[in-house]
Amino acid sequence: PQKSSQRKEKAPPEVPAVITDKERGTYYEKGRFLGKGGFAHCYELTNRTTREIVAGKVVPKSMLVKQYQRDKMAQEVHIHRELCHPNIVKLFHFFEDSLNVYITLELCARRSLMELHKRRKAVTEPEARYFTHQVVEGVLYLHDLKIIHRDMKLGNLFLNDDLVVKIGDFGLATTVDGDERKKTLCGTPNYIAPEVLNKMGHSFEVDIWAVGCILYILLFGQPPFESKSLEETYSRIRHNNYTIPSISSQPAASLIRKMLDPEPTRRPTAKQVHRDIFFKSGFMPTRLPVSCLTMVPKFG
Ligand SMILES: COc1cc(C(=O)NC2CCN(C)CC2)ccc1Nc1cc2c(cn1)c(C)nn2-c1cc(Cl)cc(CCC(N)=O)c1
Repeated sequence: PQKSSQRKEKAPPEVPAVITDKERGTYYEKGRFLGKGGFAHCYELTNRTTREIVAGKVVPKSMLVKQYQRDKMAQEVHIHRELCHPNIVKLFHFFEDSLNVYITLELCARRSLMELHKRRKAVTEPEARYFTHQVVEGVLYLHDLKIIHRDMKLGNLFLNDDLVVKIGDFGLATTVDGDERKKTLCGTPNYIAPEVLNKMGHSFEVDIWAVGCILYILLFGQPPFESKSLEETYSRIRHNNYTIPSISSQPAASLIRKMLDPEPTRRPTAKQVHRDIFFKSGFMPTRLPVSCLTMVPKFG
């Protein structure tokens, strides 16, 4: 028999055609379904007064029965609502009605790097430079605020109409006090670092590891530790068993090796990645045409 949460997850939430944020007296018209993740379903919501369209995450209260589930959601909102940066998805409001909890967020109309990756596989080095540089700017902002994202992955790297990258989904994020090493992580990051697998305590370096995986996928079209099974993947991560294709440029290979160092303290900080020669070793587009979502761009 299915676990109770799985059974409940199947039922889409009851969402009224007009959603009311009572506190602010704001009314949203529910638009098309955008997707789902965890307990949330996401819809386009149109503000009735301003006609602005936002991404609305809807979580049925029936899914937030256990205190730890409410606490996790409160932690996600508490961290995310304070953030303001061009490469971080903006969280606008958090409110509830009798049925659901709602979070309104910056709409990123071109979905995420996951869909671009599925369509293009490996992208050109200038595109990889362009996207990774923006991700690193966002990570630098978070780390300066003592926040670890802990679930950096292509599906959480959203794209707006100008193909600006925006880090979203702070469901696994946490704050660090002083030099503490985090001991627990409730959830399963996609690009999980070895120190998390070995439960050795982890910190900011786990985000650098994930950025290393993201740069690797953008350049070579598949994850560095990809395997048939999760156990095999975890074993390859533990043994740092990956190869960099010979087609790689030297600056790219060198930066990836540093970010995928099995020893967290040897990995570069976000600041050091931001200054790495890889970002100066070739053409860095200031913007990308939306044609990049489907085909190799012709740079002038
Ligand atoms: C117009 O903006 C979007 C469109 C679509 C889209 O076209 N989805 C289609 C809808 C139809 N079905 C059949 C295929 C996917 C998907 C996402 C959009 N934008 C969009 C979606 C957004 C956000 C910003 N902006 C944020 C922030 N959180 N979420 C969010 C939240 C959840 Cl719970 C689930 C998903 C889906 C997974 C994914 N990575 O797309 C996304």
